[in-house]
Amino acid sequence: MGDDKYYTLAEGCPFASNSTAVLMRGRQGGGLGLLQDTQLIETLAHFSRERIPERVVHAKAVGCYGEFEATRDCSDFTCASFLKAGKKTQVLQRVSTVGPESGSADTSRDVHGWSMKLYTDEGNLDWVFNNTPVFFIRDPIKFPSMNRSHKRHPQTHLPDANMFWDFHVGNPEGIHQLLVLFSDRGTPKSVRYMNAYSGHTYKFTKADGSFKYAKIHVKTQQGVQNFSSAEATKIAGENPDYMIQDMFEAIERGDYPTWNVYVQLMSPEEAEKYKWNIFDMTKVWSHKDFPLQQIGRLTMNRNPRNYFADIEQAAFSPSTMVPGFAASADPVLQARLFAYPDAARYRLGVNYQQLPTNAAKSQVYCPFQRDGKMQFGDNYGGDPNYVGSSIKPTKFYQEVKRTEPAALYLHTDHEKWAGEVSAYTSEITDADFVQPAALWEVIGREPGHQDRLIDNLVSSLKGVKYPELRKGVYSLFSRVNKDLGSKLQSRTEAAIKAA
Ligand code: HEM
Repeated sequence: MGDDKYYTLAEGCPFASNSTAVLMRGRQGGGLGLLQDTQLIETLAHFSRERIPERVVHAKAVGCYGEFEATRDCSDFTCASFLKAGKKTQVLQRVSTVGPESGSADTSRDVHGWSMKLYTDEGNLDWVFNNTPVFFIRDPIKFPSMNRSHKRHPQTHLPDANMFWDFHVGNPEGIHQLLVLFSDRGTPKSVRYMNAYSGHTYKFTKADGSFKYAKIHVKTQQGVQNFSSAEATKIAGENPDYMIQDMFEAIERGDYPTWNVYVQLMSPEEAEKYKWNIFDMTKVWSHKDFPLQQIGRLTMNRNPRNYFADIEQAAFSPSTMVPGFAASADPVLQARLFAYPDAARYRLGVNYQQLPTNAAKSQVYCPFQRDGKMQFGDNYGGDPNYVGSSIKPTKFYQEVKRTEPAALYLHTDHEKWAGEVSAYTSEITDADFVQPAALWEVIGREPGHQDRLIDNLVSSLKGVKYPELRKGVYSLFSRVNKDLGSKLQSRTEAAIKAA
C-alpha cells in the first residue's frame, strides 16, 4: 500500500476509524449500535459471504506462476504459436489432491491433479492433467460415482474403505490406476518431485488440417521422490499444508523447480493399427513404440500475490484450447469439455473468464457472449450483439493471420473411425490386465517396492468389514499377478485377526 493511501469503505468513502467504537461511543461516551454504521454492517455482511464453493474434486492445492519455454520448433506437427523454438509463455500452475477437502492434508495417499494455464499469444491453453498416466475409468458417467466412493460415507461422514473397494471391485477397469495409487507414487514428496501426464490422447493440428495424436508428459528435473506411507501419515498430522509450504519456500529462496515437457506422437494411420484403443485412458502407449520427444521446459518461479485471487478463483478446463491443439474422441475427455466450464459457472459465476487470473493476455473479442452477473469490462460497447452484421462485420482469425481456416476446424474425416472406436464398452477383458501385470514386474525391479505396495493395500483393505468384498479385491489383484493376490489375502486376513 502506497504511503498516501488512506482507508475507505469499499465504495471509496473515507471513514474515520476501523473500529465500531467511534459510532457506539460518539462524543457522548456511550450508546447503542445504529443502522447508520455502514462499516459494521458491510463488514459483517461481507464476512458471511467470503467463501465460494470449494471445487467438488481437487479442492486442496498448491499454486504458483512460471514460464514454459519451447525447446524446439514443432511446426512439423502443429501450428500452435507457443511451440516455436525459444518462445516463452507465462504459466499458472495448480497442483491438487483429488478427494479430500480444502483443509485436508496434502500428503494423503491420492492421485494429484496438475493444472497449467498457458497464457499464449493466441489465447489460453489449459492443460488439466494428473500425476499418473492412466485413470480409474473409461466411461465418463462413472466419474461422480467413483469420486463419491473415494470421499465421505453419506451416513457416517467418514472416509470408508467398504465404499472405496466396493466401487473398484464393481468397476475393475481401474486396476492399472489402483496399482499406481498404492505404489510409492501414491505419496509424492511434494510437487517439485512429481511428474504429470495428459493421460488422455489429444491432437496436435497443422494449418492444413492434418494432425497427430499425442500424449503429453511433464517430467520433474528434481528427480521423482516419494514419501513412505509412514512418513506421509506423520507429516499429514504435523503439517497438513506441507506441499504448499515446500513450493512457496522453494520459490521464495530462488530454488526454482523445473520440468521437461515431452510428447508421444502417433499418426492417424498408426492409431488405426495400434494394439490398444488410444481413447481408453486406462492404457498407456509404450515408449518403445512411441518415443518421448522433448518440446519444452517448464520453470516455476513466482508465488501468488494473493491465494484467493490467483489460485482459488482460477478456472481450468480441457476445453480451453488454442489453434494447433485439439481434443480427441476419448469419451472421458469429451465429457470433461463440458464439465469444467459448467463447474466454473457454478463456482465463480458466468463471467469467470474475466477474473484477472483467468483472463487471456492476448486479445479477446467475444461480443456474442455479453452481459450476465459481474460483467466488469466495457461489455463490447455498442458493437453488434448478433451475428451477421453488415454495419460492423466481424473479422476472423484466418483473414487477419492469412492462414487456412482448417487451422481452427476440429473435425476431420478421421473422426468417423474415431467415433466407432470410442464407442466404449464397460466390458472387462483379460487385455485390461496386461499393462497392470507389466507394471507389477517393473515395480518388482525396485527393492522392497512390491512389498510396500501390498502393505499399503493391506492398510486400506483391513477396513473392509465384508469378507465377500475382500475376496473380490483379492481376486481382482490375482488377475494382475497370482502371487500378488495370494499375498494380499494372507497379509490382510492376518492383520484383521491381529486387530
Ligand atoms: C469424466 C471425467 C471427469 C470429470 C467429469 C471431471 C470433472 C471435474 C470437475 C467438476 C472439477 C472441478 C472443477 C472446478 O470446480 O473448477 C475437476 C477438477 C480437476 N480435474 Fe477433473 N474430471 C474428470 C476427469 C479428470 C481427469 C481424467 C483428469 C486428469 C487427467 C482430471 C484432472 C482434474 C484436475 C487437475 C482438476 C483441478 C482443476 C483445478 O486445478 O482447478 N479430471 N474435474
